[in-house]
Amino acid sequence: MTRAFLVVIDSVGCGGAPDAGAFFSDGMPDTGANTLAHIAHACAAGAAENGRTGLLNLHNLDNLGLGAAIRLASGEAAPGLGAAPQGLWGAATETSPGKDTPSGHWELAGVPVPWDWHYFPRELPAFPEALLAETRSLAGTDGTLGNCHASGTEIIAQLGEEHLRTGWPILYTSADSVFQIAAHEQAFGLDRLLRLCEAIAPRLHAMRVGRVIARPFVGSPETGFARTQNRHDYAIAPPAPTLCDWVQGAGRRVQAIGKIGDIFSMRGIDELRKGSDADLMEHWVALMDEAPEGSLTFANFVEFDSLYGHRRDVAGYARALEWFDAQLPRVFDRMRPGDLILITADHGNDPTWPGTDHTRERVPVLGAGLGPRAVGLVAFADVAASIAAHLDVPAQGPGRSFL
Ligand SMILES: O=P(O)(O)O[C@H]1O[C@H](CO)[C@@H](O)[C@H]1O
Ligand SMILES: [Mn+2]
Ligand SMILES: [Mn+2]
Repeated sequence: MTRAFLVVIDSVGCGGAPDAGAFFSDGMPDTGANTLAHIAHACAAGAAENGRTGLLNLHNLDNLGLGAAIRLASGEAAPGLGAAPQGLWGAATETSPGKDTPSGHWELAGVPVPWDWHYFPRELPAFPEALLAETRSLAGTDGTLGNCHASGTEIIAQLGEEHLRTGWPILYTSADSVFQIAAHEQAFGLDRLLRLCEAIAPRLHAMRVGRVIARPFVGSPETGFARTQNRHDYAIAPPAPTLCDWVQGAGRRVQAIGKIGDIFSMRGIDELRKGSDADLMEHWVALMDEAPEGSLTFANFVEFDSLYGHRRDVAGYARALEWFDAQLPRVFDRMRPGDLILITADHGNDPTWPGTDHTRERVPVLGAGLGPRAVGLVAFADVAASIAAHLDVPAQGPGRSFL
């Protein structure tokens, strides 16, 4: 028997998307965006020295083939990376018409998005009056705040005080197909916020808006405001059975770590383990020992994206990558014969790029357990087909195994 571990490091793109020019961040086309290469260049230039220093040190990922994957995807060299690959290595191209988390994950799980998402315009208000009215009615408030495109941390800094004074929820969106509601955990109430998001979600899903995201925060004007771990995404369900369903349908077990439960609306998932990325690493290490034969473990590490990419924090992003890389030996040491680990990403979020949005990019595909193997440029859906082939489970959809 074999086991598979599919690990998405959220937003860790490697440039080179052929359709990058059709996607925009802050009104600028994503052409040339390259999360990994630009972080590596900033590190080499001494421009990412906060809490770390020097060249980007991703020794373990690079030994699998990270530097080679960046060069394959984008033609760019990444300073400090480029060792001779010892693992499975390649890069994947997305076809779904969205550079968001559900699009990326569903396609990695074998199901490209078959529809055009609805995006809210960059005008004020960004949301139609009927949607605002229904939100007011469900929230029991006379108004809503924000109603615009925004960064989630900036908008609570700007409007947190007014939110405490009025009791009105803060609504915002981004270049993604999202409707986000921020509210204070005590003053507004965490349960009330979650119920509001859950109640309004079907209306947004009917409009082909991918997610309603509850964004609870705490704090005061004196101390400042901070978001908590109680974020919850109410996502449209995947349009067809995904890798998780294929594996579960074959009588195997599927363990999810982190946001995977939300992204797949828990479909095809037997067990979910959550927490901060540090917690998620402990779950992954534990599952290297606990995952049964024949099972799939599917993880998402979100903090690269949420704490550093959207915040355009280059040093923070480099620190997070170096932390993740340094943890990998704990995982590798627990591998058994027949195990396959694939590490990939769902989109880019170049912290050197304008704005605060995701960037359209190819993603690295790195594997441990099968020895050196160059798989070249593949499709996102090929990741699902390959995991299915490794587990000897029937696959569906357009993906082709690269194993
Ligand atoms: O700025 P914050 O609130 O982190 O929002 C980001 O998180 C959303 C979901 O990933 C993205 O669409 C982007 O808007
Ligand atoms: Mn993502
Ligand atoms: Mn994001």
